[in-house]
Amino acid sequence: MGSDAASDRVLVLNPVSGSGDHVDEVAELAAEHGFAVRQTEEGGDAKRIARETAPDADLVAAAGGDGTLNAVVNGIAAADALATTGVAVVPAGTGNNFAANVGIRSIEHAFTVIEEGRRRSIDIGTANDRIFVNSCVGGVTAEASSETSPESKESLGVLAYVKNTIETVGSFESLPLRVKTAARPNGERTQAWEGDALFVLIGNCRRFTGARTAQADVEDGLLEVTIVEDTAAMELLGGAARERLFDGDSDCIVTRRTPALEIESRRDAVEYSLDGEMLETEHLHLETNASALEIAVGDAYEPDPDADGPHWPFET
Ligand SMILES: Nc1ncnc2c1ncn2[C@@H]1O[C@H](COP(=O)(O)OP(=O)(O)OP(=O)(O)O)[C@@H](O)[C@H]1O
Repeated sequence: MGSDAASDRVLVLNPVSGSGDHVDEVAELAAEHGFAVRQTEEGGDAKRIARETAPDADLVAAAGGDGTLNAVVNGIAAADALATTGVAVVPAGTGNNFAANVGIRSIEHAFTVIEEGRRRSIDIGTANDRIFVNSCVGGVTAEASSETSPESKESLGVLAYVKNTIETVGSFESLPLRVKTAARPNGERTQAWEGDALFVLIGNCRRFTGARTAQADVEDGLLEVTIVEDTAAMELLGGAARERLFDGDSDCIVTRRTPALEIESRRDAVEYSLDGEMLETEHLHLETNASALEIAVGDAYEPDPDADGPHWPFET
């Protein structure tokens, strides 16, 4: 499979994402819609293929989960082609959080969206020298992530990792962090937070608390930051209290909206998950790159998910 000739439309196909039974359907639909299909053979391939093909392609589609999309966007950025190459997402992963957040329901629906859907320019996040599209999560260990069952991942997405970690709280270490959020143009000043965190959750397209929707505003040039303080450990153990926590109705939650932030560990390196791909570092600089990615979106996608109500975070 695959072609070496330059093509306007390229589809990067991860054959092992999700349950791994999507290959034939994706390859068939991709060919029908004029895509040159390039299948990955090992980790790292998706980024490399995107980097090599992006300069000559109008559109690069990522068929896989959030990790595949992350790799494709990082590859296009490495080719310095984000301004000229659009992206499409074909959901064939376990969680498909990003696809759901931009209104794409299924593999077949993704191709309808490619042909007929709106194109939006959305923000991307950068974490040190890497890009994330959906979220950056610290405090959820790689082990917790790999132990999370596909069923749990499907219904809860990233929160499944959080839940899983909470349920194995005995082996869990809190993170002594210093977090500094940047000033905003509207006059909000730089804010600092220092303490022990259970989790630090940064959403670009994804939100974690106080949510009527799991989709964050991804065109506002801001990241949504949620810090779950360690004092929440006891609260997290009770089911009802846990629900309150993720409704944002808890004293142990710090929420901020910011274009940039610094997270510094006061002890060892911290493991962060960028759209499910791991990064270990003591110091993380995060910022948004506003309107940097052109993407095909489904009808259910809301440019401003808070348009009909109060804006996140909802606390006073
Ligand atoms: N051909 C391949 N063989 C083995 N691993 C691969 C291959 N292609 C990609 N990978 C690995 O797959 C991972 C990405 O998987 P991805 O996140 O897209 O799917 P998922 O984990 O099933 O879904 P989700 O992230 O939505 O839960 C990357 O870590 C990458 O290294």
